Amino acid sequence: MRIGSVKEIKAQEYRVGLPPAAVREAVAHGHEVLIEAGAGIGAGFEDAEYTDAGARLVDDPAEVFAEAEMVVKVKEPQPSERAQLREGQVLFTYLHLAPDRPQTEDLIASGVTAIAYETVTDRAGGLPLLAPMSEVAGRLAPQTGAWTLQKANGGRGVLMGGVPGVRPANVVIVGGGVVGTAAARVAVGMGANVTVLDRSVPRMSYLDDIFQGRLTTQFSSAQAIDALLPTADMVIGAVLIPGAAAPKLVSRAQLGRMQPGAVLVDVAIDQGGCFETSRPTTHQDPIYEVDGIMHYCVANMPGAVPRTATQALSNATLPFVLALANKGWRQACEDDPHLLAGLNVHAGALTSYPVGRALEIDVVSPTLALKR
Ligand SMILES: NC(=O)C1=CN([C@@H]2O[C@H](COP(=O)(O)OP(=O)(O)OC[C@H]3O[C@@H](n4cnc5c(N)ncnc54)[C@H](O)[C@@H]3O)[C@@H](O)[C@H]2O)C=CC1
Ligand SMILES: CC(=O)C(=O)O
Ligand SMILES: [Mg+2]
Repeated sequence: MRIGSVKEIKAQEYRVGLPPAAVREAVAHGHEVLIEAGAGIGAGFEDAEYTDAGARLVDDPAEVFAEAEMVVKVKEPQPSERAQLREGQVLFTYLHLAPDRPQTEDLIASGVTAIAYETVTDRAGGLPLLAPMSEVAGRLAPQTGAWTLQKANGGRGVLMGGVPGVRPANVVIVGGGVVGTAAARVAVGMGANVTVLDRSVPRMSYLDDIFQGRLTTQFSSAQAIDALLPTADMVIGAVLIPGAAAPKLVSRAQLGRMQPGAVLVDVAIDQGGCFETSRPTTHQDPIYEVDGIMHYCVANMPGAVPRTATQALSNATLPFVLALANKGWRQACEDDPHLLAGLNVHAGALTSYPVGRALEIDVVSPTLALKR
């Protein structure tokens, strides 16, 4: 198969879909790989490393979109990229369609076969292609939140770990999955007083077990969140209902119950955000204030550490890239229901029920789509 990857054009996104190590493996499996020149520079991968790995470099991304049978990216295709997708082509990347009607409509209109990293599943009920970036974003969340808490950035001037005689920051993490656990690990390490809320009792048992009393778990109800807001210095939004728009767990009115300069870090912003006042921001301009509360809502947080993040992402995607290339998307999805769970759009139809519900668009079942 002819596989292609381009330089990401989303603001301040320096990750790349295929690092040289992945190119080498694809080439070893007999595939041809086209890479836009400079695609890996932001993550520290030189063009020469790509040619050494067997890639053909092209200057114009349009050549990649025109020639590749499968395009492997990181971020959802931007409007100019969507215009170049076509029927019979596979797009393998993060999509986050539920909060994004324009992208969903463009992908359907293009006829492309779009497989979303974030809805591919595994046998344990996890999301193996979201998890590596959730590990990264989760670890970043307390770090960027701590920076936002600094007075000069609009925060209330509280140090995460406090100092002897002065209490540490109160950090509330809503959602104790991969992001929430990674965020808890760093926030606990920084010395903060951490509470994690989840609706899954087994998940809270797991957290209770691994953190050995260094954090508090609490069942996530509207009442529990409301009670924690007045003393929270930082609230990290880390909930997920796979494929669906994030539930709104803190309303604008509730900001009035918080301390001025407290910080909301909405990691779930890529699924629409779990705070009513969240809107996507960029690494260039990451924070804003609403009613005295600072918001950090960068939708591609791992883009801040592209070298680590590219390698972590590719470690997880490579087996699927190879399966798709070796067998073709249809056979690969027929053989692996977990990969089929990633199919969001095919041949002019939406194939994801959570996205269909969020956007009120008719859905063709993924199993039926395999036959189209
Ligand atoms: N902004 C960014 O750059 C990035 C964002 N993300 C996003 O972070 C979010 C979380 O991802 P993961 O941790 O991998 O998901 P996950 O599935 O591992 O964890 C989500 C957790 O939320 C819990 N949950 C669901 N509803 C809840 C509620 N009402 N209250 C409390 N907990 C609730 C679930 O029980 C689960 O434990 C997703 O939206 C994901 O797309 C992930 C990586 C990067
Ligand atoms: C998960 C995701 O959207 C990201 O890593 O940017
Ligand atoms: Mg994202």
